[in-house]
Formats: sequence, C-alpha cells, structure tokens
Amino acid sequence: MQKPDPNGPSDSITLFTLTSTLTLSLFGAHITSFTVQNQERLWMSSLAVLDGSKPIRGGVPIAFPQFADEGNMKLHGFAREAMWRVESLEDSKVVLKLNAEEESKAIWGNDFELTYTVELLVDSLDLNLSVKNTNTNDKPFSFTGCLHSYFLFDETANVELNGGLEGKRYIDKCDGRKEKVQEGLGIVIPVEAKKSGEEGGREGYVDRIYLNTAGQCTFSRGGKQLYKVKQSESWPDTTLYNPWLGDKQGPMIGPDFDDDGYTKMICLEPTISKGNAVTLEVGETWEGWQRIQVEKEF
Ligand SMILES: O=P(O)(O)OC[C@H]1O[C@H](O)[C@H](O)[C@@H](O)[C@@H]1O
Repeated sequence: MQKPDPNGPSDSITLFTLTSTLTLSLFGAHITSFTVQNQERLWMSSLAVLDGSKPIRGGVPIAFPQFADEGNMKLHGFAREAMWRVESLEDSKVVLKLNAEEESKAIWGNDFELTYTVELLVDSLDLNLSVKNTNTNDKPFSFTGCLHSYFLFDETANVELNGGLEGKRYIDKCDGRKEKVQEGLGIVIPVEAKKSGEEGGREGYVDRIYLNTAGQCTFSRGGKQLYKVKQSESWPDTTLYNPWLGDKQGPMIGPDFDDDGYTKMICLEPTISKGNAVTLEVGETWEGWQRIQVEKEF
C-alpha cells in the first residue's frame, strides 16, 4: 500500500476556524490534533510513529473494513494504513476518498468507495464516513469498523461518562467477552489501578462493546462537563476503551503507547461490531457520523 513520501508534498492537512484547529494525515485519513481555545482535545502518544510503517497511535484512527480483531484481517483492517486522497478542501472542511487498490483487493476482494468528511466548527468536530459498494460483479459485501476517537483528559481518574450507554448490554472484552448489562447511572473510571497480576490489577482496564446504543454521551469530571459526544444510529454499537495497566499494555499495544497514556486518554468509538455487520448491495451506500462537542471549560 502507498506510504507517506518524506520527500514528497506534505501529507498533512490543517483546518481552522476563529477558535479551533485540526490537523489530519492523509495516511489513514487520521486526525492527529483538534484544538479548541488553544487547548488540545485529542490524545496523541508522544511515541506515535508517523512514517507510515504502522498505524498512528492516538487522535482518530479509522477502522475499516474490520473492527478490532473480529475477522481474519490485521487489527482494525487496512484503511488506517492507506493513503487517502483529497476530494475537496476548504478552511474548515475537508472531504477525503479511498478506493480499492491492488493491495486492498488482495486482502478484501471488493471494490468500494470510502468518503470521509471532516468539518471543524468553533467548538466541535463533525466526522462523517460513508461506504459505497462499487463492485462490478453484483456481489454484496459486509463490513464492520469504527472511528477510534482518543479523547484527551488532564487526568482520567474519576472521569464520568453519562448518557447513552446506561442500561445497555455490552460485551466485556476484559472478561472473556461475557455479555453484561450496564447498571446504574454513569460509568466512572477508577482513581487508581494496579499492574496486571496484582490484586485488583485489572480494575481500570476497560474494553467494552456496548450494543445497540444511541443518544448522547457526556464526559465530565468533578461536576464539570468536558465533552458531549453523539453518534448516528447507523453505528449500532459504541466501544469504550482504556488499556490502563492491564494485560494489553505490552505486546498487544506495542511500544508506541506512552507509559502514562492511560492516565490521559479514553476512547469512545462509534462502532459496527461483528454481530451487527452492515451488508451493502452493489451501488448501495452506508453513512455514519460522530459529533464531538467541547465544553468551553476544560
Ligand atoms: O491498538 P489498536 O490497534 O489501536 O487497537 C486498540 C483497541 O481498539 C479497540 O478499542 C478494541 O476494542 C480493543 O480491543 C483494541 O485493543
């Protein structure tokens, strides 16, 4: 697959409004920074590799056509490691495209068109992904995926998540994919977690796929609202992820994840998981969005 060319034209795009900025890499159509009132709002690992040799760690990766390890492809599929092209660019809006190429066809034998529209507003970000089946042989295809948004926090301990996930069923990937129900109001990220293997060592490790979710979630801490996050109903699921010091901090995650990263980031990902895979007939299009609204106080 094509990689960023260090000697070629810049692969980075910048958007701006009077109060917000965004940068995006064409490698993976990967958003690497989003600021409001001069404050960064997305977590990016200081060890992230940006030369195209692996997916970028942090920001907003796109997983397509496979969510996580729910299939035979590499984790999260190939779109986050492909070079996308610019269809149109304005000060605060960019439209990017990705079509099948020889290498992707060898992995997934389908013709497709992905369109990713990123629109920056004064205090929010609209991400809209569409998928079209452009096969010429009448063949339908199915896909899963997510927008793997890494939200930045001063400190994740005691961050609360309220709203759309309450009372929902979820698959607990930290507990053998057992299906559970989210009890009570809100999810609180614990104050302290211990290393895997110690008593209570998985306390802060969260990797859950909430099923058939909808509505708005709010991140807050100490009574202060930090982010409002909404997703379209076309993403049936929502993933909540923080590796903490759990088993995944290590070979699965790799050396590009800051040691203290888990104290600064939480992923809230509009998701299509395996059980809710989307099937498109030739010529059909699926579309899904996530809207991230930043409260002015941080
Ligand atoms: O390490 P990455 O390839 O970015 O994937 C990180 C994570 O993505 C999702 O949130 C999955 O639910 C996790 O199981 C996975 O480990």
